[in-house]
Amino acid sequence: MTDNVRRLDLRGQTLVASGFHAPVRGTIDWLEDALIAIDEDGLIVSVTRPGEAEYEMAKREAGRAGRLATLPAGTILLPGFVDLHIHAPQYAQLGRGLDVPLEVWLHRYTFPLEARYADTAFAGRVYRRLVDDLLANGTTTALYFATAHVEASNLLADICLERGQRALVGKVAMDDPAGCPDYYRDASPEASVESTRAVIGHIRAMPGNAKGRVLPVVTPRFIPACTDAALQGLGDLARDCGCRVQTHCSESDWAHGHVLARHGMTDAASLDRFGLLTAGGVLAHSNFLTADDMDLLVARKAAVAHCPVSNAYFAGSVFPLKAALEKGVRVGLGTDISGGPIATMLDAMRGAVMASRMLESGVDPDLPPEQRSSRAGARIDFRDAFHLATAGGGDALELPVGRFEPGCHFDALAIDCEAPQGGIRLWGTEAGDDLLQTILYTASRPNLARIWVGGAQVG
Ligand SMILES: O=c1[nH]c(=O)c2nc[nH]c2[nH]1
Repeated sequence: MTDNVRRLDLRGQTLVASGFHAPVRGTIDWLEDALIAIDEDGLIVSVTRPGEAEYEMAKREAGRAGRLATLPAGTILLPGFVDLHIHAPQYAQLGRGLDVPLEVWLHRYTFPLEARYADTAFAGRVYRRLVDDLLANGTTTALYFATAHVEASNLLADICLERGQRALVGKVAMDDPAGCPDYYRDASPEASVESTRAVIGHIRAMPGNAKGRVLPVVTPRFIPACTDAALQGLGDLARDCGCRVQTHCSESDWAHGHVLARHGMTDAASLDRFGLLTAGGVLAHSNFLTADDMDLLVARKAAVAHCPVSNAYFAGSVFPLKAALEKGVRVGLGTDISGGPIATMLDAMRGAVMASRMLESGVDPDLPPEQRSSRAGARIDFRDAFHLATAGGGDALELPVGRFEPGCHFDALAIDCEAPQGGIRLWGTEAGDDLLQTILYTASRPNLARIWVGGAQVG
């Protein structure tokens, strides 16, 4: 089959589809035979349900104009997934080196690997594979850490645009000789700022990127890798360029303790001093946030990328997700490739539910149940996880994605519930939330039949 036959371009079309979205955390909205009108730019114009006055007329008119598309029976539409934390270069070590603490892992495995991206041929090979795999796994919006290299960071942005992924790409800033090896760091605080500025300029000037499908992000790696001068310069740059910021925050006892010892305050408080806590910005992990830190994030409209799978290896704790949500902190989910040895948001969702259940119950079987945990009510369920992986991620980034609503980009997945090689098995009784639950817990890559970003099929 040729690409033209196989691909279903929905720009300028009206789609008849049934599916789920979770615009509000905790509740699932089932769309049955809804008409989703999509404009030539891939934005949703209207969502009309059977029974609404204009439904039949709109369907007839779209049909008459040859602009009506229908998904095959057994197909369920979901919003595309938003992955809020990916280290693109670390795809080349996915599934390895997870048996040592964060500070050892960085120096033994991760910095030597990332240094290899001075070689743009190597970078291109890994990045093409990664972006294609993530799209095939349903990640329509990706927030990437690249490496400290300008050329390879530019290349990652080029590849995202070429492949059609909605992406935010940051050149990693890391200049502190006390925290970074000689062979892999920016030469000075000024070099951190200027190289970041160069990548911002490249991304904003990329031909074909006028509508900002790919966006730049100011990316100080984390406080232990940056001098105060670089942190200040990057905060100023983010303000001057109107860029989002991403970094790591209070991930492990070691990382959290480093900042307490060096700055006499938490990561969140310290990042804020440098102008690095901003609306649309994302702090990865944030396991050790205090109640005051959470209030600060709410005030600054900065979000957390909760990475439950990675946290099991490197954080030594479970992020208090429910407490953060109840305080009003914006939260989305991340795979944290390769701290998390997974490249699918399905596993991030499953991990988020599982981690929250363990936080609630506690884990030490030597303790009686009533003493095993101090976190009653910490659990989330699949409804919350689905929201966080879609609309929650969009809200964190302040991007109109993750929902089937007018004004949102049509970034979506068609789930083929009958794919023989896929994990989903239905028995004819599943409906409503139960059907969604089955999909989220059992879907695998063969079930992801089509992927659209901005109405164009990209996978
Ligand atoms: O999970 C992580 N992955 C990284 O690459 C990293 N760098 C700093 N802190 C980090 N945490």
